[in-house]
Amino acid sequence: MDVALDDVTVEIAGTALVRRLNLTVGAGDVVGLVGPNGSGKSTALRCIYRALEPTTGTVLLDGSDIGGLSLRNSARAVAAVTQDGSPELDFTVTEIVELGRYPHHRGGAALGRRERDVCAEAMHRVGVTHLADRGVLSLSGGERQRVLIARALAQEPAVLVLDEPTNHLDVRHQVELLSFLRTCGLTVVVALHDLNLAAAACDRLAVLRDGTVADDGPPSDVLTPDLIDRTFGVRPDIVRHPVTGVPQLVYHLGPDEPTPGGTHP
Ligand SMILES: Nc1ncnc2c1ncn2[C@@H]1O[C@H](COP(=O)(O)OP(=O)(O)OP(=O)(O)O)[C@@H](O)[C@H]1O
Repeated sequence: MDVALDDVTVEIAGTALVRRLNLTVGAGDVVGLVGPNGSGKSTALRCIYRALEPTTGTVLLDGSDIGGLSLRNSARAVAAVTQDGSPELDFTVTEIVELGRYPHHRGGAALGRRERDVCAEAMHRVGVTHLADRGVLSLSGGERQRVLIARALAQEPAVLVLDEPTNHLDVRHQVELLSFLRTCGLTVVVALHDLNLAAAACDRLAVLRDGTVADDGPPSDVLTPDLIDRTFGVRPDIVRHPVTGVPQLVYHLGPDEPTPGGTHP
């Protein structure tokens, strides 16, 4: 299923949070939103998972206006892992993941065998099976984040929207999550601050500045020292990943930077 934001503007109290934003994500593609704090990444994602309605412009799923779908039907197509999705009640991990089945389920009937299998598979994919009976409030930040990803997968969406999903994850789980996003076959739109992870994981990067897409293309076209400087006000060196060839950024920390031998000058 493909997703498009067509000339989307979101205004709140007379201020445009995103303006005239255009983005297309082909079926099965992984597209990263990158950009400075406050550039509109979360706002754009909220329009896709319908936490916000564009003031003008349209979000399209396979060419149809998402606003024409019932919320239940759009939740069958689009799942989100958000920055503010942490549960406040101490449900068990299994109960939280089973909430992902809600858009597919009528009434309060118990989940059937297939539904429970979908949830078990989702927990397995993000490595939280061993936490199944734990109260979610007792989990670490990274464990909780993986539970929320499992809940999104249990939704069996065609489109997965993730807002900074690597927050709280240790490096192994960051790598596992981004490898999974590359191979899951879903249409993925993901906001990421780590440009090296974004370059490794995404087919394309859309660079947001001041609420609109300023650049859009494959990581090797987009991640240039000039663009990083223009966008973030820092000028890294760009090296190539020795195996994949994707660009990787090396930052300079200034006069106190450690020397190669590991001691400060
Ligand atoms: N409900 C709101 N009311 C007013 N302003 C808002 C609201 N939500 C977001 N903003 C503002 O809109 C701008 C874009 O915010 P948004 O969260 O989309 O940026 P972001 O690129 O995701 O930032 P970050 O990288 O810090 O997560 C920011 O200046 C933010 O302060």
